[in-house]
Amino acid sequence: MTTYDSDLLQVLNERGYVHQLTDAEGLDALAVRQTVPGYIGFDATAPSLHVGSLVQIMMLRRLQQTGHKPIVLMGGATTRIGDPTGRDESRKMLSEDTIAENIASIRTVFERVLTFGDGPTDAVMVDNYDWLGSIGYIEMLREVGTHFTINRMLSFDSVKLRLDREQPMTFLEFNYMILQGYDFRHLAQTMGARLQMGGSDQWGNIVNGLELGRRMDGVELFGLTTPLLTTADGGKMGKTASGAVWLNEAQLPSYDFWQFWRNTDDRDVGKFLKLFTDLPLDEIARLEALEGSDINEAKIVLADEVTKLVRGEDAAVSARATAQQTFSGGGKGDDLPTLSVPAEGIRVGAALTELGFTKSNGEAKRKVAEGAVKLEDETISDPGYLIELEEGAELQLSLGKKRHAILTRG
Ligand SMILES: Nc1ncnc2c1ncn2[C@@H]1O[C@H](COP(=O)(O)OP(=O)(O)OP(=O)(O)O)[C@@H](O)[C@H]1O
Ligand SMILES: N[C@@H](Cc1ccc(O)cc1)C(=O)O
Repeated sequence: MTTYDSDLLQVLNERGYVHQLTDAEGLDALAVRQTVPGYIGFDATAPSLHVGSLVQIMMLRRLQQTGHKPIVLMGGATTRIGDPTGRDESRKMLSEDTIAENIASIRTVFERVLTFGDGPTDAVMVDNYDWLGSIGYIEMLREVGTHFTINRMLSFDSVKLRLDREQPMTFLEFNYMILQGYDFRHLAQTMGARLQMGGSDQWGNIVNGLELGRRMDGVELFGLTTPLLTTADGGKMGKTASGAVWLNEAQLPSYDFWQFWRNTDDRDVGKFLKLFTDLPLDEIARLEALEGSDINEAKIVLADEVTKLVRGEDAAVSARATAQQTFSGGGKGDDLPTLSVPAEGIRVGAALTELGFTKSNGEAKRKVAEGAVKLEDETISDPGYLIELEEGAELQLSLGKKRHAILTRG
């Protein structure tokens, strides 16, 4: 494995964050010489980021841990445009209020994972609406438009794939890469940013920014992308059968968050421990070498550590206790998701879908037909089964061995 002089690149490399890097030697030398301000941008398309973007958040943490300065950019302006990267269709327009609410809710996770403040290696958060929101069209075209050729813009995957598939791309979306490019140059000018990072899908957008910085100001900027994480079974990480694994509690209860990590595929345990926990590499090597049922110990450590970091110590302790009670003691834990059942009852399929265990009533029906649905340990075979509860009563509804909820009378 390549070795680096700077702690920054050494750590990022040995923990598995590096997919592409524009100039490894140059960045390595810079990180030895000075504190490197580096940024990652996040659009506020939902009230929470998901496990895929946690790779990026952890990379900002590594930047801080190795003595550099993390800049978190919230895409207050770019969310209004919508990044076409990797998407077949335009995004739906979000209102200004929704974007503001999403930003407020997303920032809570950063506050746990990074230390914010005014010191040289303290993290800062910026919103690109603060500079992009007020720039005039003519000014933008004259200042930046002259540095972009349509020929080159058409060659980026985000545009090319849509055109090749003959799917429409609006002029609005076509502008996205210019805005992200402008951000990098702006942060370089105003905050000394030298590095932009992101998932591998962001490569084109990042390269645009560093080329702009070079053309306009003659500065060398650096770009680094992470592998786009997939789970060992090939799916894009962050999306599971029943939706994204959200980082915020309001979108996913801590018990389900903990369970996601506890259910990690054996082949991913080492990789996830390196990316998502601060455990030293020799401890990770020990955990990852465990075999058979002992690997469960490593998965519990992973679940505890990530939940502690993202949701806090209390959430981790309580999720683990609930899991132990549910699986070992046979009792019902306090942290299971609950659903309140109206007096007239609820069909079992509707209950599964409302809990988010299944995506549709069709999927719920299939799960019932497969014998995967139980009410208080009794298998339910009728997809139209009406669950009714007496006042004050509780029932445990289970899908397979791992998903449980408590139904209460609403
Ligand atoms: N599975 C993943 N692995 C690694 N990085 C990811 C993954 N998913 C998203 N990212 C990265 O996280 C950052 C924020 O991405 P964003 O919040 O836009 O997520 P997204 O899943 O790509 O969004 P959307 O689903 O809305 O297109 C980007 O740098 C993106 O490349
Ligand atoms: N385009 C990035 C978000 C982003 C926005 C503005 C930036 O300057 C950088 C990154 C994404 O979709 O994930």
